[in-house]
Order: sequence, then C-alpha cells, then structure tokens
Amino acid sequence: MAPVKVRKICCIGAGYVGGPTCAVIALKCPHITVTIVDLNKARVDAWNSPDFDLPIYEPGLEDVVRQARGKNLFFSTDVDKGIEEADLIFVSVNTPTKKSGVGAGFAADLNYVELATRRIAAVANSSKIVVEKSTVPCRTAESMRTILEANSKPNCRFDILSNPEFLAEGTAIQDLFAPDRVLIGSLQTPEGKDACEALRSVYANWVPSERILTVGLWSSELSKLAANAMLAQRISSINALSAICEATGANIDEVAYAVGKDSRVGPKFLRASVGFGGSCFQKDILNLVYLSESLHLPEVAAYWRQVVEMNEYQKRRFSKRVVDTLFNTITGKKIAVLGFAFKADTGDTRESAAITLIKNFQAEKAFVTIYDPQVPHAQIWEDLKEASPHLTLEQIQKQVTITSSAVEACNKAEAVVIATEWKEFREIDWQDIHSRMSKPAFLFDGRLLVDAEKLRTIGFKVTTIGRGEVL
Ligand SMILES: NC(=O)C1=CN([C@@H]2O[C@H](COP(=O)(O)OP(=O)(O)OC[C@H]3O[C@@H](n4cnc5c(N)ncnc54)[C@H](O)[C@@H]3O)[C@@H](O)[C@H]2O)C=CC1
Ligand SMILES: O=C(O)[C@H]1O[C@H](OP(=O)(O)OP(=O)(O)OC[C@H]2O[C@@H](n3ccc(=O)[nH]c3=O)[C@H](O)[C@@H]2O)[C@H](O)[C@@H](O)[C@@H]1O
Repeated sequence: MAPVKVRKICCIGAGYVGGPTCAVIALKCPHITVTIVDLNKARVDAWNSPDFDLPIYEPGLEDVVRQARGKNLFFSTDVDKGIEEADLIFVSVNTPTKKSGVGAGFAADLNYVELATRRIAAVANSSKIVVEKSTVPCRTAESMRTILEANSKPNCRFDILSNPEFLAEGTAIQDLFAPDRVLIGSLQTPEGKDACEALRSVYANWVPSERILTVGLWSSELSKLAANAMLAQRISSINALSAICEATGANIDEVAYAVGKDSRVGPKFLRASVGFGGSCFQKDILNLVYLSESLHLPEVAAYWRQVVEMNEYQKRRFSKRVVDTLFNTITGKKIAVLGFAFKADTGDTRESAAITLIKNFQAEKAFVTIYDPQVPHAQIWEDLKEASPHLTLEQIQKQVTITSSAVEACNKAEAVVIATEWKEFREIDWQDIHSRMSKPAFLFDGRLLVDAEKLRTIGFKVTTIGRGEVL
C-alpha cells in the first residue's frame, strides 16, 4: 500500500499548540484543507473573530491566520465533522498534571487525550492517521491504538504517529517556519512507515528533509519529555550557580558567558532568572519523575525531581532577598511587580514565577501593584485567586492593584521587582520612575534585564539575580 496523500487535516484542540501549528501547516500547504476544532466555543469564536482578535498573543500569528483563514484554514466547534472529513488528525489537547487520584501532582492527566481518541473511534467511517501532538507519557500511543481498534468500524484502520511539538511561546511562528527539527515517531511496520511518510510529506512542503527525523514511536514520545527536562535542567543549573554568585561576588552573566563559550555546552538557555515558568517544563518533568517511579527507578526520579525543587528554591530565595533588602520587612510597603506573563512576548501566565512572588509578598502583608503589557486583568485576578484559594477576591483586591502602565505601578512604590523580561521595561524612563518612588528606591531585577550600573547612578538601590554585593 502506498502512503496516503494527505488532503484534509483536522486538529483537535485550538490552543497554544494546535492553533499556531496547524495555521502554519495551512499557510505552507495551500493544497491541504486544515480544520481546527475545539469544544471551547469562546476560543473558536475568537479564532474566527472578524477583526482577528485571536485567543492567544503570539508575534506573527495574526499575519499567518489572515493569509489562510477562510481559504484552506477553518476553525469550528463541530468536532465530529472535522474528524469525519479528515484523513489525518492531530490530537493537540491539553495534558495537565493530575490533580487527584493515582499519581496526583505528578502524572499527566490523559483524560482529554482519551476523550478525543474515543470521539475519533466513534465518529470515523474511514481510515485515519491519528497523530499525537500533545505531550504524553511514553507508550500513550499504545493506549490510543487499543481504544481505536476496540471501537473501530469495519474497513477503518488507524495508524498512530507521535509528532511532539517543540515550539516555544513568543517565538512560535518562527519556530514553526524554521524548526530545528520535526520529529515523527511510528511503528516500524510497513503500515507505520507509510503513515510516517504521509506526515513527512506534509512537513516537506517547507522543512528541509534533513530536519525531519523519523524514529520509533516510544523514542519520539520520550524525546519530547527528555528535551523539556534537559532545557529546564540547564536553567536550574544556572540558577543554582546564581546563588553561589550572590554569595561570592561572582557575576552569573560572566559565568554563563564563560561556560557557554565551550562549544560542547553552547550559549543558549543559560540565563539566570527568578525561575522558569510556563505550562510545560514543570508538568513534563513531573511526568518524567512519575514515569521513572513507575518503572522502579527511584534514583532517576530523584535526579529529575531536583530540577523542579531548585526552581521552587529560586523563587523562594528571590522573594526572601526582597524582604531582607527592605530592612527585613515589607509589611505595609508598596511593591511594584513589572511583568506577570511567564516570559516576554506571550500573554500566557501558566506557572509564571510572578504568581509565586506576588503570593509571597501578599503573605508578608505588602501592597502589590502589577503591570503587564499583555496579560488581561481578568486573567491576573483568576491566577491570584487560584494561588490563594483561602482568600476571597475582595480580600485579594485590598492588597493588590493592577495598573495600565509601569509608571502607574511604580508610583510611590518602595520597590520595583522585574518579573518578566519585557523589552519595554528596559526602555522605561527610569529617571522618571525614580522621581516618583519612595526613597530609598529599591529595584530587584529578576531577569538580568536592566543596566544596573546606570540605574545606580540615577539613585536606585539595585539588586540583580546572580550578582552579589561583594566587589
Ligand atoms: N503551550 C506550549 O507552548 C506547548 C504545549 N505542548 C503540549 O501541547 C498540548 C496542548 O497544549 P496547549 O495548546 O498549550 O493547551 P491548551 O490548553 O492551550 O489547548 C488545548 C485545547 O484543547 C481543547 N480540548 C480538550 N479536549 C478536547 C476535546 N475532546 N475535543 C476538542 N477540543 C478539546 C481545549 O478546549 C483547549 O482549547 C499539551 O500536551 C502540551 O503539553 C507542546 C509544546 C509547546
Ligand atoms: O513543551 C513546551 O511547552 C515548550 O516548552 C518550552 O517553551 P516555553 O515554555 O514556551 O518557553 P521557554 O522559552 O522555553 O521558557 C520557559 C521558561 O524558562 C525561562 N527561561 C528560559 C531560558 C533561560 O535561559 N532562562 C529562563 O529562565 C523563561 O523565562 C520561561 O519562564 C520549550 O522551550 C519548547 O521547546 C517546548 O516546546
């Protein structure tokens, strides 16, 4: 049997991955019709909004959607129709950490993947290639195949592929246009290899062939967890070193530069910070920890768990440094937090370090003002409410204010804390901010963003992650 020629793609899940990924496929493959379906009507409506008020903020995304939407790119809540018409289906639903039951706090919640898979089995009247796009534990494809085969109609065959996504938020479009690699995992059977070739030929429309890697199913699934775990491990390593720098007078920027110059290490992903956030690093490492424990590999589990523990330590350590520097108390003091997103160029706040910092400042009874250029105010309130379930929104709002500009947030503040590396914070008129703040005016740079020396000449007392006072 020759590989299927893909003409219609359905993507289940119109989120941060499904939306951008399949919008780019539509743009790069005008001969393929791409329908992205989701149960969340508000999200689908936003993707379809006449003025392109899309549900996620991602540089370059609007341009891609403008070019393809209505031509060969469609967004719909009609999941069944999308499944029925497609010859290849991406499953790009959320796989959060389980909140209860076996493996709570560690294992991936595969309920959404299972429900989507069951829907495919129930609706499909013809053979489909089903592609795991979501990040899943090793061997999830086997469970999907069991569900599909047990429920399929006669003459329907399902081939399962793993095609994990490596895009990073904020650079999603450039990552999708020019990926370091596209990874496709398949069973090494003739049918599995044919399915793999069908998907490979979709990417081959714009990705050079040497960047499309084809491997076994289980290797593909594990490679995704491994990639995120190793990236997060680099950040925890540099953050662990930042604590040593602060205690010794070494400078973490200089250390990272010197270490990264070794071509075996490389310069990327060595930026010390208040801690990594985002929806995936912590979730995927905990998933790896759970997998290791399930495989009776406790030492392996402990090794990866430490990456997450170091991240928690970094956030605690930074919060404490703020309190210590402000004469051991921030009770009743006004702290301006600049940035709420988990990184710059995204409106996503999932697992953002800012949430933990603000919670810690609230516990110390400080007054907190927050400014972020992209995150909607309602999202900030929702996150703060979730972080402190014992408090009502009214109680939180007695201590926390959200502002519409950095200047407003810093007005009469005792201290400014930079929690996200938004470019606009580097370009702020710091002289003006200084003149509006209580004195001495403290600034805590959790992102190595600003020119500390310059700010000191203005009069700020600057504390930077990974830099001690010792000269
Ligand atoms: N956010 C990121 O940057 C990256 C995420 N990933 C992985 O991709 C997967 C998706 O992540 P996100 O897009 O961030 O999640 P998301 O939460 O933004 O989007 C998932 C969407 O799936 C929809 N959905 C869930 N069950 C459904 C069903 N049965 N039928 C139709 N729609 C359904 C939800 O309504 C939601 O809109 C996760 O496994 C994640 O680990 C991988 C790489 C990057
Ligand atoms: O599976 C996923 O969800 C994705 O997770 C990360 O992407 P993302 O979380 O969007 O963003 P990153 O740029 O990796 O940043 C993650 C966190 O680490 C922090 N970070 C990053 C780099 C660094 O040097 N230092 C540092 O503190 C960022 O500020 C951010 O809070 C990976 O980079 C992607 O390859 C992967 O596809």
